[in-house]
Amino acid sequence: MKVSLDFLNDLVHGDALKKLESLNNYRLIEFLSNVVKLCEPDSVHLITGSNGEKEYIRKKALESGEEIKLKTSGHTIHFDHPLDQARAREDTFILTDTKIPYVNTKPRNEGLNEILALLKGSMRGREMYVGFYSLGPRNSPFQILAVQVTDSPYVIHSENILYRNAFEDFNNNKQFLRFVHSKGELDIRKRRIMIDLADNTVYSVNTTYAGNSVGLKKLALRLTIMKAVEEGWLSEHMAIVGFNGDKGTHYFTASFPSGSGKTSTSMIGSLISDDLAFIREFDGFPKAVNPEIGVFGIIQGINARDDPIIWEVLHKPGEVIFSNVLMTEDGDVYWEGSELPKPEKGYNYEGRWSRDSGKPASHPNARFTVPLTSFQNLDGNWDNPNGVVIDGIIFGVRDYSTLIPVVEAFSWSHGVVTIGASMESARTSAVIGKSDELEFNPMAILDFMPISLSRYLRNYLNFGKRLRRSPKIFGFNYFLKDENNKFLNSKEDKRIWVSWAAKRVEETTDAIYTPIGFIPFYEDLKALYKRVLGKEYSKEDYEKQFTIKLRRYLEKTERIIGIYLKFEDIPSEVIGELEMQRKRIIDYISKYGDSVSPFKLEKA
Ligand SMILES: Nc1nc2c(ncn2[C@@H]2O[C@H](COP(=O)(O)OP(=O)(O)OP(=O)(O)O)[C@@H](O)[C@H]2O)c(=O)[nH]1
Ligand SMILES: O=C([O-])CC(=O)C(=O)O
Ligand SMILES: [Mn+2]
Repeated sequence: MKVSLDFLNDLVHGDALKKLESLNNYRLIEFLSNVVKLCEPDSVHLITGSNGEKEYIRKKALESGEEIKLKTSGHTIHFDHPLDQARAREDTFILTDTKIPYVNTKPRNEGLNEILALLKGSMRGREMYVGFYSLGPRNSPFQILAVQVTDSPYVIHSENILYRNAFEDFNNNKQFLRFVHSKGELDIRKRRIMIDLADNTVYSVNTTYAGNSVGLKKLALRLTIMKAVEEGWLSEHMAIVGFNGDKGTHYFTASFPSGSGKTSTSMIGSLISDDLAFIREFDGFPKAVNPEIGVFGIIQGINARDDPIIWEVLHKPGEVIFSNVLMTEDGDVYWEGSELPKPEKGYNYEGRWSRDSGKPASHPNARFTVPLTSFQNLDGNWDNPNGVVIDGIIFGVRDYSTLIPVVEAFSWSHGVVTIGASMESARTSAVIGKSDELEFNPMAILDFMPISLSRYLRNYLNFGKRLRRSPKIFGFNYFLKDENNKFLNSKEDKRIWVSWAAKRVEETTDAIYTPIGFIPFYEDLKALYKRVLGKEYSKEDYEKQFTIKLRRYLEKTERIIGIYLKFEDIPSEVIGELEMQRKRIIDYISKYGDSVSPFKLEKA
């Protein structure tokens, strides 16, 4: 089919139009034609991949005021609306005519009508930017193509940092995911994010916060989860990191809910991804790639001592977009938890700020956007089109009261069900609303779930069955507190848990059997503390951290059983694994009481 490009004649400048034509992708032209008709931009800027085009976007971001230049070369700052500082769960809808438990849905026609009306004419007087990207490495079986349309130079600038440009790959009618974003009037009451699964398209309007506007990040995740379930692979909210054991580097994926440990965990090993992973099976091996090539990371609490790698990236010249931190008069930035002296005054997302106001200088979900290549711990395989073999999977939560710092599952299905699918975690500032409430968040992915958890979990369980040797599954919790509300671990302790997990993967250490999985021996952790951190590790600390609160674990298991029993067609393995876990815990309660010290179990 031949589709005319005439509608772009007066809108596009330079030779971009010719390039577009030479792709021979009528799907693409049809899509662009529809968006142009809908949004009515004054001009269209195509990003076909040249450095000049990227420079043009950086310039536009400054000219439009969406970014402000800072004093360090390559650094800019962006502010989102005060009511648009995080992902807007309540304004985000999966368009489907069937209700899905735990998923915010809207009937498709109703949702489409609503969003198309909001987008109608939204780009009048504005330029429309079009980016052509690859999720995952190019020339790779993992690759998924995606087009972003937006009237925000900040959004397309972010995307140029976070995703691989792949204009040429769109040749010959290749399929692609579609993202249509407009700042609209920036009227937060009219903020809407609509995910149209049937058409692989996501629309987003009246928002600029990247989690709501940068299509290829969390909006694409909804589409790729569905694609993965249909095709039998995994699209996950996970970091990908290499950790050293005694025999070499082992790659892990690590799933933690937003604001609870992915980026921080990816900084203590060899970095491939800090937020997302595509995992596919090849010849019986699970292999993973990063859909992204950049980091959109939380900045609060980043300081030189705990986070030396990120600190360096944020202080050297190079491309950095800061968002929602404090800008000082001399063009510098400041954020809470940096452990630097607080400036007297400055400018933040709410306007002028002064120390006397007593208000925080930066938002708790303030972030930085940077390319992966800025990180000194970047792994050699970060762009490997074949991915890396995954030996372990970590599911971590922010749980202040119950879960022990590290546990290893008995098997793939035990781990998938009783650790991954049973995640409950305290909510953080990455989502608009009240923080710190414990919420059900299986695989740290509930916010992005476009289909029933039954289907999603069935795919997970089946995926493991196709593997020659499934990765070991670990449950982590960095956030356990004592009765005085004090954290029982320091941030660097995560290095111990990952070192132990790496040793378990290579089978160079034993573990203690418990009703919830295998846990470390005191002597092993003591040796690791000495070797990895040069620190002593006391029996008292170990006992506090690894005492298993059986009664609370039982309550948790029963809560989760209650949730999954409500689902129709839940795989029988899900209830089966949970019931077995419940029986094991009850059995241990009758032997040991409501909680049990690891020293007792060691001897059992
Ligand atoms: N107490 C404690 N806090 C930690 C630890 N590790 C990380 N944090 C804090 O957890 C918060 C978020 O961590 P990140 O690793 O950036 O979270 P993330 O999972 O990448 O979050 P998203 O980018 O929203 O998906 C930061 O405020 C850190 O300071 C730890 O070991 N202990
Ligand atoms: O999507 C965002 O806004 C940032 C992020 O990584 C998350 O919240 O998980
Ligand atoms: Mn995330």
